[in-house]
Amino acid sequence: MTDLHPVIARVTARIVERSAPRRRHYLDLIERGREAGTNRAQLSCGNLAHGFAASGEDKAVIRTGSAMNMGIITAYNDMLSAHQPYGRYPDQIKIAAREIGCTAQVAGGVPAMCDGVTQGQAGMDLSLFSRDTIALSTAVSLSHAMFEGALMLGICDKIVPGLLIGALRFGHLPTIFVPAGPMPSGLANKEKVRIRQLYAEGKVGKDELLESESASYHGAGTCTFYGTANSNQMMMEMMGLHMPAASFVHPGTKLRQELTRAAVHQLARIGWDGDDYRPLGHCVDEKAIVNAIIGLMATGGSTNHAIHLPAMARAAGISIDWTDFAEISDVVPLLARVYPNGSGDVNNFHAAGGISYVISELLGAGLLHGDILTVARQGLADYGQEPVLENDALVWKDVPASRDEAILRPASNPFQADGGMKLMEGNLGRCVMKVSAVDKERWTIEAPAAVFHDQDDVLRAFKAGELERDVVVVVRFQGPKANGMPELHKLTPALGVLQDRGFKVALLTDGRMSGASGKVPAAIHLSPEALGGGAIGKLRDGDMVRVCAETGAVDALVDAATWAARDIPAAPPPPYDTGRELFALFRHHSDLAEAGASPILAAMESEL
Ligand SMILES: O=C(O)[C@H](O)[C@@H](O)[C@H](O)[C@H](O)COP(=O)(O)O
Ligand code: SF4
Repeated sequence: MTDLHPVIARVTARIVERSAPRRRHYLDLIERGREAGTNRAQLSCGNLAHGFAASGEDKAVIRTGSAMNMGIITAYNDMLSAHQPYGRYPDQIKIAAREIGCTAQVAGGVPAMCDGVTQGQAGMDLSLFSRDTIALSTAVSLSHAMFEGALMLGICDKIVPGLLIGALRFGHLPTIFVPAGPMPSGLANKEKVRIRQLYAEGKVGKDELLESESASYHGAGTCTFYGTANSNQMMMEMMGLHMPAASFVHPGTKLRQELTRAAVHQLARIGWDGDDYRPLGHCVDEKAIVNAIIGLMATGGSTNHAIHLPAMARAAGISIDWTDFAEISDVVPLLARVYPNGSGDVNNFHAAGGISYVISELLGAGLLHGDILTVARQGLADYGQEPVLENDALVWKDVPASRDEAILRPASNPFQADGGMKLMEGNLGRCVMKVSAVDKERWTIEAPAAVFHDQDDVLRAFKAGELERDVVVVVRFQGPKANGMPELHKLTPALGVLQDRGFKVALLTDGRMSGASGKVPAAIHLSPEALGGGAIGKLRDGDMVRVCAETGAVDALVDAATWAARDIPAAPPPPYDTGRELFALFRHHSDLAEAGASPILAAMESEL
């Protein structure tokens, strides 16, 4: 085993030092939580009776408080394909709990937005803030103090971050995340994108497009591109919060069922009254957070985690920033090419050796903290094994080599020497660009700006032929304070058409893109945002803009006197429909994307 890479060690030490006061404050909270034993012993008879009144065959055990009562937080709904399998989980979990003399109750449900359904729609403006809404819902559920352990049922983009933020505020509880797995592969992603671009050019109709989309998204389970949802799963593995390599086993299989059962049995083993207490807040420490960043870089994960990871870290008293991401990206090689960073999907990735192989390779190369407190093993080394059924029994096996080097490579022969998440800074502010899905000759774009306040206006200009040139498409007033920071992934087909026609094209925005976005260079999460005075607000049509992932520059090439004299136009009116008006509170209190764009954490910290 190689010694830990000095940059990983240095960045980790810097995070520990930066976080020390808040982390101490957080660890004290956990100690108080454990001592106060916010479990049933503290409840009055009335509280307790209300808590088990409807618990049927579990009533007697819950009443005595003699064994762990597990709180299930479920993000089940049957509209979101990734969460549809969760419908049967509470019953499965209760059966598994009874097998070991424990009990389980659904402590609460949380909303789960599908960004694929809301992409390009008004609902997307609620997407980022649904994360904090989920965190609040998780806290409400666990606040009943009926539970000595928690199981989190959630997979998609904002759901895992929201569940973790909420659960960390009850970090004295042992907690395991329980995935449900991806849908089987459908239409290849590249073919899906080809049909989309033909539709954007008016060359195919809606019927053909819908046929293509529904051949891609065709069943129960997570979508098979490597976007934010599947990046969530990777991060849970890197932080040791799943049963090892539980992420990408298909729903409805015997192996999936046994992994869920194993998680329930393991949770009972790590309770506070045993000799192997593993509270969530001790598992999620600075090393685990750094492991999540490393996993993001090694697999080409979603840019959304440049926002969610800072928020998840803050919930555990840990402070990270984009400089930490950039320095880790510079030394962590890209070991996986999964769409949009390659042609294979997450099923191909798992079949090639998946996250187990990535963890083994990173540990072997000294690029991962192996000594973290996981929920299921002694450290992270055993997370390099994959689960299989042998004579119907669940066992874990080593993954000695990649089974497909077109998708998964060893650290000795990576796809790229670095992780491809670039930090960009200049007179326009600070932003990120994921280049693992962008051809190298497109990493530097210098072209006249075309400035928009709405993504639909971009598409109207495209359809009117007004963008047939080298162009930096600027979409502003898309930050958290302006309209909730939506993903602008609907622009990808049109910008892809312009790029395929030979134009130099880049996107520059204070908004977000999807984890499924790729191909077109996009400088995103630009901070400070336009609303409130960010420099992106000063740009005018025709200004030369330079976006360069090689040097990390993001600049308006406008003479200083002209630039200084520029004012920022009035923002569009705040959104007022689709419930967006209810989130004004969140828009008013959100902080920077780099800090996690979290109104609830910003407000919480203002009281410390
Ligand atoms: O960050 C993500 O991974 C996205 O939010 C993803 O969940 C989103 O739903 C995309 O819109 C799906 O991709 P398509 O829109 O290309 O189908
Ligand atoms: S991965 Fe994205 S598109 Fe697919 S179900 Fe989850 S949120 Fe929806």
